This record gives sequence, structure tokens and C-alpha cells, in this order.
Amino acid sequence: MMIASNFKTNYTRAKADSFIKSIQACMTRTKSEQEVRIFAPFTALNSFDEVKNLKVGAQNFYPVQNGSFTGEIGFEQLEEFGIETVLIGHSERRHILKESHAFIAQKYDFAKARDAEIIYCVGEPAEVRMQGIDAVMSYLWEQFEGIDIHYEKLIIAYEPVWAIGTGLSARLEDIEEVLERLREKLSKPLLYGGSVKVENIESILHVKECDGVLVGTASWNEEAFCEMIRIADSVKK
Ligand SMILES: O=C[C@H](O)COP(=O)(O)O
Repeated sequence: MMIASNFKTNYTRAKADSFIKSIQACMTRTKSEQEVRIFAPFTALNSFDEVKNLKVGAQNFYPVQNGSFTGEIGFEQLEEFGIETVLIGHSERRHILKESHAFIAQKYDFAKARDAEIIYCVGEPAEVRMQGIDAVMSYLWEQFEGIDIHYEKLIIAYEPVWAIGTGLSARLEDIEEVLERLREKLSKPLLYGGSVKVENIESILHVKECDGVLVGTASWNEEAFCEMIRIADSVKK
């Protein structure tokens, strides 16, 4: 399974470095079999020692190799550190940073052309959820328009917007229903994100069709993130 941490706009370079080393040690100590990803801020990217199944990724990038785009980070700056996994479509970029779907699809195509692993995030806001499952699925499928769902290195993260950073995860039956509906058309790994924590990760990982989690807030504590990896190792699917 995949257990991913998104630092968002948290941690200095020094703190991120110590966090990553601590998770490397945790995975070595526990002989973890999980695929672990850590999405650190740009300023914390570095050439980290290789640890089996642990990759540091980028939360964002501008879809160019390099060029004149003041303040942006292109792929050349990621490749310098061997970064080969990226987040695309996170709801904070869609809703707070106002990324259009056309721009997200452009980023997707760019990362795909660079052969990067893509964690592609989709999720509905509360007002859509209140309209029921069919409205939720129509909203989610729109977020796949122009996205190559057959890309070999695609991983999908279903993150209901209303469950992100609220401490209130979606109900297990709701996660299961959405993942099962996504599975009808998608053959790629399906993650769930939205207030995942030590207390609920085990039950979420047991949800049918759930191949892992993308964790924000609760992963920012290294002991807690290590514990989540350990719990994932104990879940047999
Ligand atoms: O990328 C992670 C998600 O936005 C989930 O964040 P959260 O665990 O703080 O709800």
C-alpha cells in the first residue's frame, strides 16, 4: 500500500531533513513493506539517501523544463534532486490557488511526458456531497476530463474537500462507495485522503478498493507518521 505525507506549507529545510531521516530510520527498523511518499516544500528538497520504497516528492511544479517564469519551479529544478513523484490537482491548488482544470491537465501531460509518478487528487466540496452520490461521481469524473487514466505511473487520491484538515474523515461507507464507483473505470491504485490519523488509518485501509492514504495534518508528527506506516504493515489485504 502507499502511505503518503503532504507537508503542505509546513517545515523548514532543517526540520524536513530531520523528519525524512527519522522516517527512513523507522522504515529500516520496522522493515516496512509500504510504498512511502513524503511531499516536502520546495525549499526542503534535496538528494536524500535511497531507502527502499521511500520517495520524496514535489507538491507542485510549473509545467516547463526551465525558462522565464519568475517565482516558479520547473522540472529541471526537481530533477536536480532526483525528484520523480509529484502531486497534481490537490484541492488547495484547485480552490485556494485557483488552478483551472485546463492548467491541471497541462501539468499532468507535462509530468507524464517526463515519466514522473503522478498522484492525481480529486474530490468534491461539501455542497456537492449534500446532493448525493450521483452528483459526487459526476463532479469527480469531470476532474478526469483530459487526464490519461491509463498512464502507467498514475496513482489517484480521492480527497473530499470537506474532510481535509477538519479532523472529520469521511464515513467508511462513503469512502467505500466512491472508491468502488471509481474502480469501475480506473485500474490504478486508489488512495483516500482527508483527516486520516493514527486512530482511523487501520479501518480506512481495510476499505475495499483502498490502496493507501494521503495524509496531511496527522502526518506532520514523525512518531505518528511512523506509527501509521507500522499499522499499514499490519493490515493484510
Ligand atoms: O494532502 C493531504 C490532504 O489534503 C489531507 O489533509 P489532512 O490529512 O490534513 O486532512
